[in-house]
Amino acid sequence: MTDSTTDYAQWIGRQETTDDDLALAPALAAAATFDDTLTRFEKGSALPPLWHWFYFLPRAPQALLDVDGHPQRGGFMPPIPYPRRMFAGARMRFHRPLVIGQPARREATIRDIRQKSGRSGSLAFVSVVHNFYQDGLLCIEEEQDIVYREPGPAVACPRAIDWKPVPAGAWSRIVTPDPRLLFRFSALTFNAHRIHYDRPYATGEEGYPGLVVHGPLTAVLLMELARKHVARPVREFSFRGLAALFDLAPFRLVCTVDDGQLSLEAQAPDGALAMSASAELAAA
Ligand SMILES: C/C(=C\C(=O)SCCNC(=O)CCNC(=O)[C@H](O)C(C)(C)COP(=O)(O)OP(=O)(O)OC[C@H]1O[C@@H](n2cnc3c(N)ncnc32)[C@H](O)[C@@H]1OP(=O)(O)O)C(=O)O
Repeated sequence: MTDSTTDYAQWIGRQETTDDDLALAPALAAAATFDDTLTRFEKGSALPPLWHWFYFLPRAPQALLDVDGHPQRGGFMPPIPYPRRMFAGARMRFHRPLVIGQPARREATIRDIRQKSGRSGSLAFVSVVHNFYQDGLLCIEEEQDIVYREPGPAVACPRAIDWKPVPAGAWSRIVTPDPRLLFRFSALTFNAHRIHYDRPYATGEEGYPGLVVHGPLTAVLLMELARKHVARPVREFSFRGLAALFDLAPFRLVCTVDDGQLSLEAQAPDGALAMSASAELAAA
């Protein structure tokens, strides 16, 4: 990292605890966003996998937001000097579902900070562990990879091609990531990161060709595709974002199932693998 005066190691182990009542309203807003008109959500319902992201929202005062819209670094997150933050991936294990309408707690810990050299330039990865509890019981363990990227050349706009046919038996969906969907997801997660809604900032300051699709949004859409077809609970889920998706063209989700294992991917308009994910289902 270019700031040689800061000892980032002192951030490892830093913790933050957030309590939330798991109100019904965010689940209803999420159901609307993901066109789930069939599930009846009420107090006492289990939250679908990944919907915990719509709770435990950031609480930084407006005055403490950075220029990119995230809470200023140097508090819980280390003061990495690279300007472009991205959600790179996550791994999680679901022990029991969180239940709507009952208090819950999230304990976040900085696990690791690593400098890497990528094809796109210097990268600093911060891995953050989130443990979620309800009634004193561990419900979800999650480890997120947040990456900070040094300034670099503008990212090219992907050229749309015809996708390859979907494998036999796979489930698929074409998603049109328009600003209404991105706005609703930013609102659900109270995420003020400007790359998702402020086009002049996303293109002019961070060098993207359009608004950037949230990595967690793509992950939720993949999980929702699976949830539509599979009744068995998900035990484990992991994903890695490999190329950014933009609001400029539709992308495709594909899910195949093999003996309790789901393989999922989001394919960019140019056919590139934008997100790779896998899930393990609970025993039948
Ligand atoms: C919410 C939110 C923000 C967002 O949602 S941003 C939008 C969602 N995220 C993305 O679109 C990220 C898509 N991924 C990328 O653009 C690239 O993968 C990335 C992160 C820029 C890295 O690309 P590079 O080509 O520079 O990297 P390399 O493939 O050369 O790999 C270099 C080393 O880094 C490791 N690595 C690469 N990608 C990931 C990843 N996604 N997760 C973890 N690690 C990754 C790779 O393994 C190499 O490691 P070595 O140990 O082998 O050197 C919000 O801000 O809240």
